[in-house]
Parts: sequence; structure tokens; C-alpha cells
Amino acid sequence: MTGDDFDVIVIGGGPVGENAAARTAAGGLRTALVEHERLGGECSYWACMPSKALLRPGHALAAARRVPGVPVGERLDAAAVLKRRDGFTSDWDDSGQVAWAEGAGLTVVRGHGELVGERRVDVGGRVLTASRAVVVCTGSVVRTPPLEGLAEVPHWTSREATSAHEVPSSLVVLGGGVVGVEMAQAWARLGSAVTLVVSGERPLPAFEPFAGELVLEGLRADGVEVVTNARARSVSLVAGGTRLSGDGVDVVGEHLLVATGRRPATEGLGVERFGFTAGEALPVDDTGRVAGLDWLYAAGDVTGRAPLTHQGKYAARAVGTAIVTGAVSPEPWSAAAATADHTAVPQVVFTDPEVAAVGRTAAKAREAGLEVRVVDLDIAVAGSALHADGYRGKARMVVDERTRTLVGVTFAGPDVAELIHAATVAIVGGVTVDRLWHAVPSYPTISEVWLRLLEAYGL
Ligand SMILES: Cc1cc2nc3c(=O)[nH]c(=O)nc-3n(C[C@H](O)[C@H](O)[C@H](O)COP(=O)(O)OP(=O)(O)OC[C@H]3O[C@@H](n4cnc5c(N)ncnc54)[C@H](O)[C@@H]3O)c2cc1C
Ligand SMILES: NC(=O)c1ccc[n+]([C@@H]2O[C@H](COP(=O)([O-])OP(=O)(O)OC[C@H]3O[C@@H](n4cnc5c(N)ncnc54)[C@H](O)[C@@H]3O)[C@@H](O)[C@H]2O)c1
Repeated sequence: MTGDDFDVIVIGGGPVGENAAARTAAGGLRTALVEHERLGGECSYWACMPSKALLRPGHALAAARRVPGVPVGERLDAAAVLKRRDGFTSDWDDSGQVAWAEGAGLTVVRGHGELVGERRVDVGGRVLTASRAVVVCTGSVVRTPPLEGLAEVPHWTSREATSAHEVPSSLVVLGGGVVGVEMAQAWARLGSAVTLVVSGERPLPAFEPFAGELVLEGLRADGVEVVTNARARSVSLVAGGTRLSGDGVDVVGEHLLVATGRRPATEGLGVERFGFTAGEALPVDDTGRVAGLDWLYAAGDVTGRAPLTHQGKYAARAVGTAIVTGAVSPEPWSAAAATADHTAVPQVVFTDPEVAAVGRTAAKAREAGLEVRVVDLDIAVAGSALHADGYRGKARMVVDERTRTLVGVTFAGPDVAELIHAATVAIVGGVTVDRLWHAVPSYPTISEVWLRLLEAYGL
């Protein structure tokens, strides 16, 4: 045995890889964590943390403005906001994460990991071996749309949008997914003149339609110009910045942010040696085992299952448990199975208004052949009225009529994020609406909307 022999090798030290590795190390297995950039991954430095740090001050200011009597200033102090954001990224220095990893008993190996054989990983010419398993947690990379000129014109991706140190005078954002709406609002509230260009009638097409509508209103209220039904075709450099043009769109901004999605990071990883296609997701079962191999696992964005930090970390815990216990076909809902990925993935869009959703939309539930009843309500309870003057929000509950259990819930409105975990618990627990009736929301909280939803259902 040499210093390069381990029980488990995890490739990719983002939040998911860190969790998988910590789990196998806690189970007594010698674990190496291979990272070619910064330990902590996209989430810590260019995604969740800095984006939320950019959004939070604007929310606090807007919330204060909605409550008469609270003394508030006119605008955000952009320099202070950016400085606080830098604190959340530790100034893009990962030494704190390295210290954590070493404290958790992991061997951190710096460099690019490539699968070169069964249980063998090359890192810059050094070959590490794993007696038990290799876990791929390499995350995702930006997907670039086929726009004429884009390859030649410097533009922002989510990395620049989350790490910029100056507020651009103007910003064009292409793509109305979560990155697009969050970054459009963050920079608009920091003083940039933002244009958001979306291909559909509204942003956030993957969510219930009312969620995208309310976010659209919120963005417009912040002065964001939203161009809908646009088909962007080309990008060019012009006086004053970058021009995005196409059918239904012709705009110029100091910067262009391309936010049109991500794809699994499986290039340069050697997956072709095992029959998989570079650039595509690694197909896994609920334990994270890669199809057809008993030593290769994957979790997080690289699997394409549920590309969110919390859900990837959940999958990592399942992988870690499966490796430590040797579970191969665990029971659904056991600790080695990421069963919730199929029916109960929660997500919060941190715009103002926020969107918080879990499970299936009504359309997806019907597509899946479920016989559902949909209950729609405005969020208009004592708690919301007290929370903010003119509070405006909506809620939807999708009930499987066969089992009388929830299959999907969406809230959209100021500060609804914390409402969603109750819905996640209800879906994962298979709680019937009849039993939910007995989960009495405290008065006067926004959660009282739960009682109204059940009343509207007919209880
Ligand atoms: C702007 C933005 C905001 C987001 N906000 C949220 C949010 O608020 N909440 C949420 O849940 N999700 C959010 N997400 C999604 C979230 O960032 C991802 O789901 C999450 O980072 C996935 O974690 P991961 O560990 O799978 O991948 P990553 O975080 O991408 O980490 C993968 C790691 O692997 C390393 N790596 C890759 N290939 C190799 C290799 N061959 N050898 C060695 N190392 C390698 C990379 O350097 C990286 O450190 C956001 C995404 C973006 C872009
Ligand atoms: N708060 C959060 O949970 C959060 C925040 C940001 C990102 N994320 C995650 O990060 C990942 C990446 O986010 P994203 O917003 O880049 O991807 P996304 O897939 O959520 O959205 C991309 C959007 O771009 C649109 N699009 C694609 N090509 C286009 C084109 N040529 N012209 C116009 N529009 C086009 C798509 O229709 C889609 O609406 C997602 O998995 C997302 O869930 C999560």
C-alpha cells in the first residue's frame, strides 16, 4: 500500500463531493478528495453564496419600504453590498474549506482527476487507486447557445455576474431561468439598467405560470426592461458595449450575461473508457451507482437528476451510505437511496417576490397521468397583511385525488421561501390532506395560507 491507495476517491470538491467524501470518511474509509480549482465548488464562489449575498440587501430594503414607519434610505450602498458578498466567498480563497476537509479526515489532492481504469484516477500523472469506489461529483459547466459572434465577443456567464466588482451601467441578460431572473434583479437593484431577454411569454417556464408572472411584475417594478417572445440570433461589439439582436430583440448593454443553462461536467474525465459520452450526464440509480458498474458512483449536477446544491448533497449522503454499508438495491426511502429526487425536489428562486416550489407542477402531474385537483389562492391572510402593506402573493396546491396527498405546492410572493419546507415534509411523508388539516398554522403568520388552501379544497 502506498500514499496513493485509498478506499474511496471522490473527484470534484464542490458541495456534493465534499458531502460524499465526509460521509465515507466518517464511515472509517480512507478517502481522497480531488479538486482542480477551488474546494467548495461553483456554489461557494460563483453561484449560490455570492448570488444570494447580492440579492439579500435589495430584499431587506424593499421589505423595509413596505412597512410604513421604518426609516429607510433611497438606494443600496453598492460598495458595501459587494464587500459583504466578498466575505461570503472568502475572497475566493478556499483555505477555510481545505482546513475543514482535513479536519474531517479527508486527503485533499489538488489537480484534474481523470478515470484511467477501473478504480484508478490519474491526477497530473499520479495514479490514485480506490479499493472500494470512485465517486464523480464534477458538477456542471455553462451551456453556450449557438449565437452568431458569441465565441468572439467577451461576455458574462454566471461567474462574472456573481463576482463582478463594479456595477455595470447597463446589463443585458439572455435567458429567463433562475440565473437570469436572480441576476437581473440583483444588478438592477444595485443600480444597473437591466434588460432581460426571454424566449417565452414570461420568465421561469419550468414553474407554475403564476410564479413567472409575479416575478415578471417584480422585475418590471424594479425598472428591468423585460423583452419576451424573443429569438436571439447574434452578438456583436458596438460603441457602448455588446449588442444582442435577433427576432423581436435588438438591445445593447455594457455587458451581456448569457444565462441559458448548464450541462454536466463530464468532458476530460475519461468516461468514454466506460461507455459513456463526454458532455452528457452520468446515468445513476437511486444509490448513485453509475449504470452497469459496481465501483463507480456519481452525485450532484453531473448526474443531471436535480441540479441544486441541497438535492445534490442529499444524493451525496445516499452515495456515502451505500458505499459504507455496501447497499446495492436499498429500499426506497432508506438512507442509501435518493428516493425524493423523483417526487419531492424543493427549490427557491430568491427574487422579490420569491418563488418556492416542491414536487410537480399541475401540468407535470397531469403529464405523469395523475388524477389531480388544483387549488389556487391569493396569499391574503392576517400574517401576510402584517408582513407588508400591499402584500401580493399566490399559492397553488396540487392534490392527487386517488391518495388525497399533495404532489406539488408552489408559493410566489415576498418572503415565501420558508413556507416550502412544510410542503416538502407533507409530500415526502405522504401526509393526506385530511391529516394536514390538523397541522394548525400559527396566527398571525403567512403559513395560515395552508389553512385557507385546505378550506378551499373542501375541508
Ligand atoms: C448563479 C447560480 C446560482 C445558484 N444558486 C443556487 C441556489 O441558490 N441554491 C441551490 O440549491 N443551487 C443553486 N445553484 C446550483 C448549484 O450551484 C449547483 O447545483 C451545485 O453547485 C452543484 O454542486 P456540485 O458539487 O454537483 O458541483 P459544483 O459546485 O460545480 O462542483 C464541482 C467541483 O468539481 C470540480 N471538478 C470538476 N471536474 C473535475 C475534475 N475532472 N477533477 C477535479 N475536480 C473537478 C470543480 O472545480 C468544482 O469544484 C446555482 C447555480 C448558479 C450557476
Ligand atoms: N435559486 C436557485 O435554486 C438557483 C439559482 C440559480 C441557478 N440555479 C440552478 O443552476 C442551473 C443553471 O441555471 P440557469 O438559469 O442558467 O438555467 P435554467 O435551465 O434554469 O434556465 C435557462 C433558461 O434559458 C432559456 N434559454 C435557453 N436557450 C436560450 C436562448 N438561446 N435564448 C433565450 N433563452 C434561452 C431556457 O428556456 C431556460 O428558461 C439550474 O439548474 C438552476 O436550477 C438554481
